[in-house]
Amino acid sequence: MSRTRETRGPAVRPTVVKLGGSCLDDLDGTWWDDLARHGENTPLILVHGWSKPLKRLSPRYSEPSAILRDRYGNQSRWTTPEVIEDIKTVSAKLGEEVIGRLASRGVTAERLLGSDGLVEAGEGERWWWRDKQLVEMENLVGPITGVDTAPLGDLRPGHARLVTPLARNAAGREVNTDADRAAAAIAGATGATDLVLVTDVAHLLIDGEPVRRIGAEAAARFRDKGATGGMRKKLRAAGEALDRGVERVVIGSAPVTGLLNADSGTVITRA
Ligand SMILES: Nc1ncnc2c1ncn2[C@@H]1O[C@H](COP(=O)(O)OP(=O)(O)O)[C@@H](O)[C@H]1O
Ligand SMILES: CC(=O)N[C@@H](CCC(=O)OP(=O)(O)O)C(=O)O
Repeated sequence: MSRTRETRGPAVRPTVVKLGGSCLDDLDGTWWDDLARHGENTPLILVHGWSKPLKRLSPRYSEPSAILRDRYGNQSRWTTPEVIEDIKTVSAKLGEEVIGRLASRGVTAERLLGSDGLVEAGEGERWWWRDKQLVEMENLVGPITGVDTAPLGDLRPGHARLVTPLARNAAGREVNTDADRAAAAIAGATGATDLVLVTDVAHLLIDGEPVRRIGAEAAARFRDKGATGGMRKKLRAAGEALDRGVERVVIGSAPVTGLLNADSGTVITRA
């Protein structure tokens, strides 16, 4: 990240939990009970994705053309102003659901758009593969270049923040960004100890085998050789979070305290 306007370490370091769009609908009551218990004692910052809710909104989000690939093989949603509106529509609804689930368990929460001063984006990639050709096109996505923690306010146990990871670029335009990498940037900027990436698989798999623990270097090697799609982004996000001072990144599908205790999931650390 080239620029980070930050950083105010809260008295108690927060846990950042990224709720994957792949699994948000499938997390059951006991999963939310566990998250609320954790949130009673630790400031929680939740960052959500929207891939599955968007597919429910319209079948066009299930078409292969909804996702573009850049020169380096990285995948991104093809994002127009209309897509940003759809993202906001589904995020408002799922935000209400998440806030309701936490409220009924005694944890208050408020929702913020990353584009409301929290997440800053740089110039987006201009060349994308379409119909087996690299073409220049405007895609409203951008890499994260900074996080200003001020809009998060004072972080405290018992009151969570839910971030919709849109961002704003230098020209003032609202852009889409990757949710895992936004969570990593926010974790780094807020001094979080742990970043938990909750998704629809229980572990990172290497050669079909679940990985319980892996160092950042080995994870980066696998990312460049063997990881695809969503997992490739998670491993990139994990490396970025560790580089910014986060101590542990955990990827998995279990309740958050089980992932933090390393009872389940893949724990990624610097060494
Ligand atoms: N090596 C791997 N280990 C585990 N999952 C992988 C791997 N490579 C690719 N994946 C895929 O990554 C997906 C999780 O990423 P993604 O679909 O983006 O989820 P989310 O919406 O939770 O961010 C899994 O469902 C799986 O299909
Ligand atoms: C630029 C880009 O592609 N952004 C992602 C951000 C949401 C996300 O990552 O959601 P999941 O948690 O469901 O994967 C997207 O629009 O799908």
